[in-house]
Amino acid sequence: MSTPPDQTAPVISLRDVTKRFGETTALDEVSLEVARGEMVVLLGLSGSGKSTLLRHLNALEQSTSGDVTVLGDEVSRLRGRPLRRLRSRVGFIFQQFELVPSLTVLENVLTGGLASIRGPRLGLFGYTKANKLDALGHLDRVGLLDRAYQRADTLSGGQQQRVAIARALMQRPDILLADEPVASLDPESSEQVMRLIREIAAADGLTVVCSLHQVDLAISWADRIVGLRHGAVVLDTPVEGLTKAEVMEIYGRVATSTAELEAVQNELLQAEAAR
Ligand SMILES: Nc1ncnc2c1ncn2[C@@H]1O[C@H](COP(=O)(O)OP(=O)(O)OP(=O)(O)O)[C@@H](O)[C@H]1O
Repeated sequence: MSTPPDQTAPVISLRDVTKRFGETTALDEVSLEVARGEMVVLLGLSGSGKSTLLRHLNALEQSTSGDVTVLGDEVSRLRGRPLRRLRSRVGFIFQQFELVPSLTVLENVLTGGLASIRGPRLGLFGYTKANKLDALGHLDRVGLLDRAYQRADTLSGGQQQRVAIARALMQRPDILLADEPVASLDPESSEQVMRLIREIAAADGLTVVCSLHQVDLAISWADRIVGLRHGAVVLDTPVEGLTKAEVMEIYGRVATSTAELEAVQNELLQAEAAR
């Protein structure tokens, strides 16, 4: 009889992970554990290593040294079917949505379940009724059921990202990775997308790791913030109860210059004055 998985074990665990690309150290001795159902935001400026870290979690990158364990498997050892099985349990959404623009919204969502479908597909005809009902159900969850038969490229950026979330849900993932999911969106759509990720994660018990560069969004939606700077973890803190001074301290750690920190501080003051 196989042993049941330990529900209290971390879903994601990195131990002393370093990743080098030639002379560049993209990740520098990163150690991190993420618990089941937790929503962790990786915060850092461009080039701080956020994407590289996320890409290690579904084996799109292999570490130079250190171990990455996801859902009980050491990722670097996986090949073939076990690797595909891990990837099917890890949904990924991207800054640029990565939809097929000329396909309908429904077809885009259906492609999220391709790993579990056999045989050739020809447009909508290759999918079963059950697949289509499943996809329509996910579209309903993200509030886009009425757009199912529209071409994906006729939707706004925020709507396209919601389609990408529905597509990821087709995999019935345990983990959702989101790489700067709102970087191309206006503030209102950004809030909507972050709220949706948060609500779906809570309802489905998903573990989420999401990279962002905006501290305010991280504080609004994360359970925990992990700050990266030059590939190293410079901060790892729960969000609940953070004070304004602590928020500024977070900015201080992820910012790379005093000028940048001052610009952020001015923005905060202006936002407060406008309230
Ligand atoms: N395939 C690669 N080859 C060479 N260098 C890379 C590669 N991928 C990332 N890097 C470098 O590693 C560092 C971390 O990059 P990464 O994309 O992880 O940062 P990031 O925080 O996600 O930035 P951004 O928000 O701009 O995507 C950068 O210096 C980047 O140039």
